[in-house]
Amino acid sequence: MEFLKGHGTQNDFVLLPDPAARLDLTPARVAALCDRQRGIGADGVLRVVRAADFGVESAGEWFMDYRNADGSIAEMCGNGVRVFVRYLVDAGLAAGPEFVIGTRAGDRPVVVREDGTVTVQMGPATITGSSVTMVGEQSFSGVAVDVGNPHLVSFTEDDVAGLDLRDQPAFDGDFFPEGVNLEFVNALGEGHLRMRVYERGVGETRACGTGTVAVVAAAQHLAGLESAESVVDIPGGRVVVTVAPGESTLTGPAEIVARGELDEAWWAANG
Ligand SMILES: N[C@@H](CCC[C@H](N)C(=O)O)C(=O)O
Repeated sequence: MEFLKGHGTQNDFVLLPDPAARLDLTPARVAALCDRQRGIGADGVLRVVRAADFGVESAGEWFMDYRNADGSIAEMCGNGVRVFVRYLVDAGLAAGPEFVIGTRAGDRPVVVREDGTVTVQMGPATITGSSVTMVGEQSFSGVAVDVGNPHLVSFTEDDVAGLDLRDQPAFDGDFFPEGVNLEFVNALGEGHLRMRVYERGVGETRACGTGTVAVVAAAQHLAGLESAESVVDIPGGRVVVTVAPGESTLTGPAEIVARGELDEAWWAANG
């Protein structure tokens, strides 16, 4: 069984090419694959399936079946889409530079750029209210944003590098019954943000693409602007985000770093 390993701004993924959607991808197998000691190690799994064979409607041929490292399913992964696109293009499975990827959050048109970066049309980033989160004893107010998946964006004057994000920050489970991705942000200047994230179903990661869109949408909302463009620095690198009424884009790098064969006995034992 073929696998690949890739990352987008160091948000890393195991890719499983499974065009006919035949794999029995259980939560236990996803968690084992993502485990950094007993598996390959990753923040999530990207199963590459044909939309028609997976039984979903899409204008595109390929559907990204995304799973978090704990085995849970999430609607969307912005960094994952870029890595998914890089795989399809390198494997000759998509004729670039423009095509569409199906996701649980809907179709996502993409453009592969000459410098190797990928731009994803991320759909609407919708402000859904406000809530709070607690990192240890410290409370943060935040703007709730839906980018297909849920986010709470908290701006702070304190350097986010100083936050201890080893444990799950507390959040309002009534407001976010399906859980939430938590972003902590410093405004560095006009159109320049710095972010750390604690991802639902994963923990702290070095980047979250939907999270970067959420923080630019929250900044735009707080500034009372119609649209916004911003560079967002995350521990794993830098992306560029635009947000406008009903639409947003995410541009950043994507890399495939390895490929190999999963051991059949290991796969069977981890079912
Ligand atoms: N890393 C992703 C987001 C993955 C899903 C998220 N953990 C969730 O559960 O919603 C990204 O790059 O957007």
